[in-house]
Amino acid sequence: MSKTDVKDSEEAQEEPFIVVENVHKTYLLGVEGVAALRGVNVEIRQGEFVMICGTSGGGKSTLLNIIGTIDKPTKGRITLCGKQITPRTTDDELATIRLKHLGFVFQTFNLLASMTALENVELPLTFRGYGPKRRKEKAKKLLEKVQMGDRLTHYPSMLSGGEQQRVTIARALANNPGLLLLDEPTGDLDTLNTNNVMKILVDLNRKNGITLVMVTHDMNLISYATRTIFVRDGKVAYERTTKKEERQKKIAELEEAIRLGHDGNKQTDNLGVEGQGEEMDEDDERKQLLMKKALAGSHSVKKRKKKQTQQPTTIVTEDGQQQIVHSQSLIPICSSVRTPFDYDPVAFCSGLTEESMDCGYEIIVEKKKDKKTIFKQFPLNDNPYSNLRQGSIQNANQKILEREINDDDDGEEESDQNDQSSEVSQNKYDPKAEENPNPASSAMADPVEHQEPSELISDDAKQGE
Ligand SMILES: Nc1ncnc2c1ncn2[C@@H]1O[C@H](COP(=O)(O)OP(=O)(O)OP(=O)(O)O)[C@@H](O)[C@H]1O
Repeated sequence: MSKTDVKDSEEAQEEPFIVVENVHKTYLLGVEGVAALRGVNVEIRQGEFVMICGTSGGGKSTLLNIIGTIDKPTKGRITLCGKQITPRTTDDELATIRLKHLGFVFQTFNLLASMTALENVELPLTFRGYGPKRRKEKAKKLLEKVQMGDRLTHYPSMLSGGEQQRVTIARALANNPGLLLLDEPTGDLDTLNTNNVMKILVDLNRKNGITLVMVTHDMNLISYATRTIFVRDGKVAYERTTKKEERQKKIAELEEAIRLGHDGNKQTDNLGVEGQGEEMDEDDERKQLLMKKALAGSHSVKKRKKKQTQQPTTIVTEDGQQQIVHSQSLIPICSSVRTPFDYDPVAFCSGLTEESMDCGYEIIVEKKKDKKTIFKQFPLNDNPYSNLRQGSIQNANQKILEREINDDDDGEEESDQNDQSSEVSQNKYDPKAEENPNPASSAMADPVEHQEPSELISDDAKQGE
């Protein structure tokens, strides 16, 4: 079941490609059983784009995981690429099927934090025995396919949610899968990013003939699918086939929305983030997107808005030169960088400025007591913050955010943070302690959960003082 020559999913093959027959799944919780699926029958043909919708807890993800052989049915049968999967199919056999034929995309991007976008996409190719040169070339092409060709050396923490999801899609395509399984791939994305991701998915389905099965809660998306399966209480409640004209219209609207978005005609959103007016280049657009995301995702909207109105800041570079930086251009980006200081409005922020993006540097900015701002720049590939475990960073951010919310008095806040900044400089960064190739598991079991953000700062940051 490798990628086929099907040109349009509306011409999906008649032969069922995935057959789910009377599948039951019961999870054992202690002595009790939780019936997640209770006799599901589904057939999916090659070249279809099927969405799975339904009530929360209805069994959507369980069904997707069983189709993807991540989970085994308690009872019933799956046929996938002509091979029957039963409760007796061995893990090795399942792993081989997954490696050869399936691609997965989840709501949480599951990219490895210590690897660049390119390296993340190269990873499955390594498992398939590609040599370094071929691997890089292919990974680059895949990233270009998802419009991420200009972010090859970015670490996940430097990418917006939509960009991370596009890297995940590129990675999922590395094995030339015939079937892409997606669990809420747009669940964490705003409208613009959702549009971009949906356009990529629709193209993969229509132009490359990849079969897609996608779980979503978003009923706005179902017209992109050729068919939607509604799951309730562990059973298929009903199915809906999208009319060809409806789908074409929806895709045409999507393409138009993306075109308008890229032209910069939709510049004001309901969060009050104003656009630049007429023409925006790609970087402006990216910053605005990040700003919108930062405001949407933060409890401290008021403070962020206040910061947004700040005047340009004079910063002093390490060689003593003065530079003017529009703090506006730093703030949205620092929230995407996810350093331990993301939410700290005064003491530290970190980000990519317009200039730093051009020259490939990430900049750590520190505001001092006397309001002078000093910054230190790290090459994108050699930023000690990139090696911080994602779990630690998130926890650190959370702590700062909580402190910020609890701290209503700006004056007190500033002095607190100034105290903190001097405390910070006494701590050392220990890359070994922080290195962890599996950010997903680190986020779950984080041994430094109670560590203060200041403990995560490198010695390098001190040099800016
Ligand atoms: N590993 C597990 N152990 C025990 N129960 C589970 C497990 N995974 C899922 N369940 C239960 O099975 C049922 C179906 O879960 P599932 O995640 O498939 O639902 P869903 O439709 O995807 O829900 P949601 O839309 O909220 O993500 C739920 O009652 C859930 O609590």
